[in-house]
Amino acid sequence: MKITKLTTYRVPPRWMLLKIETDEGVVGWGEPVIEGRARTVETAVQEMEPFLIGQDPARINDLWQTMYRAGFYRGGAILMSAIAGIDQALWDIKGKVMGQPVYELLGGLVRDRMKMYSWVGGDRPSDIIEQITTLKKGGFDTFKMNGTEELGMLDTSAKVDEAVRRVAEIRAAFGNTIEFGLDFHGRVAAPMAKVLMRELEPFRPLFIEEPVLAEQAEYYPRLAEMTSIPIAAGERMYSRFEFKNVFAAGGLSIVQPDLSHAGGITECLKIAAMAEAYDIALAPHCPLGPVALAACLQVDFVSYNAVLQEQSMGIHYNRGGELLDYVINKEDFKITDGYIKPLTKPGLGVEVDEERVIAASKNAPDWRNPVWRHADGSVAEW
Ligand SMILES: O=C(O)C(=O)C[C@@H](O)[C@H](O)CO
Ligand SMILES: [Mg+2]
Repeated sequence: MKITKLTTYRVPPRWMLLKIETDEGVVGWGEPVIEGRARTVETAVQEMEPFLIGQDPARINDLWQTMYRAGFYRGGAILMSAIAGIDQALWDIKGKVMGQPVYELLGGLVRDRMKMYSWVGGDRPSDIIEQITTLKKGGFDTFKMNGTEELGMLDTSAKVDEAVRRVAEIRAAFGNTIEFGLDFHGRVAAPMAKVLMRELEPFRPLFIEEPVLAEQAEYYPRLAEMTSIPIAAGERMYSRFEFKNVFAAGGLSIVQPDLSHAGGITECLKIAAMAEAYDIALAPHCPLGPVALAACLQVDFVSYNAVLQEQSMGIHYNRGGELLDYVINKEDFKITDGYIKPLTKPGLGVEVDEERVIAASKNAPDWRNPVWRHADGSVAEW
């Protein structure tokens, strides 16, 4: 079998889907994208196409290593996202050729269902109690929200109290009938991370995500020394070569690689296995589309340390497109009592509605995250 064509489709709300065709008619789908840089990743995929055309899609490991190593420069958000989407599509092809879901090709199920969580609250966390109440009726009991709005490197007690009040209200409303992670989203600098984490400790958030920016990962062990709240991170790290230093330094309790940013299934499987060796839980990051989520689930169902899976249904980014808009087998993505069952169809387990994708790609927006500013006019971490 040979790869004959790669086609990228940028689609609302902010995703990009990749179709890889072969000379035997088997087609694989991937989701190579960096939110806000879809066109850049699209170009990176197109630059890899001349190498891939004519290759045997079954040789995923060789294609992965060659895409990673043969260009001399390697790693980073753009190249690893391009490789990620191509890798996902190659595993989709392999599964379809073998007539098996990817998890069967990776040694079979390690669990019968996977725990999911849902975002609440939006960019500027609000209406959280109402949103949790609604989603709780739908069976979710685990949530994630932004921990703060923009925050200065040094900020006021009022800002700290505002963040703590929001969390106190959640616990007052729901007690321990729900769990919630707080995403600091890189908005919090190290000086304020210590203050916030100390004040939030009594409310026992399930985890605090990106307590500081990924480039400040040396703070994870120091923060972990001062708090019992599990520290989670990973969406802005792109290969096992980045994660190895973080794992070895300690402090990380939950690793959150993004299957569409960190090299795809081939790489995230390795990251998951490395994390397990350090007793670190796996909770893949996935605020993206259905192909990315399907790839996450294929890794979750073969990874013992997988504990939680993010999904983007109802997320505040999905304006103009929702998770299942481009999926034919919507019923397979049903979440019951906060859990999802394995995707059992061959390949990634998602049947892409190609007509819908092509139609939607005709007017795909160039999504960009907002640029926030502090009161003094300096740019704020979003
Ligand atoms: O889902 C998360 O954990 C996020 O932090 C969302 C962020 O990754 C946005 O997708 C960036 O555009
Ligand atoms: Mg996050």
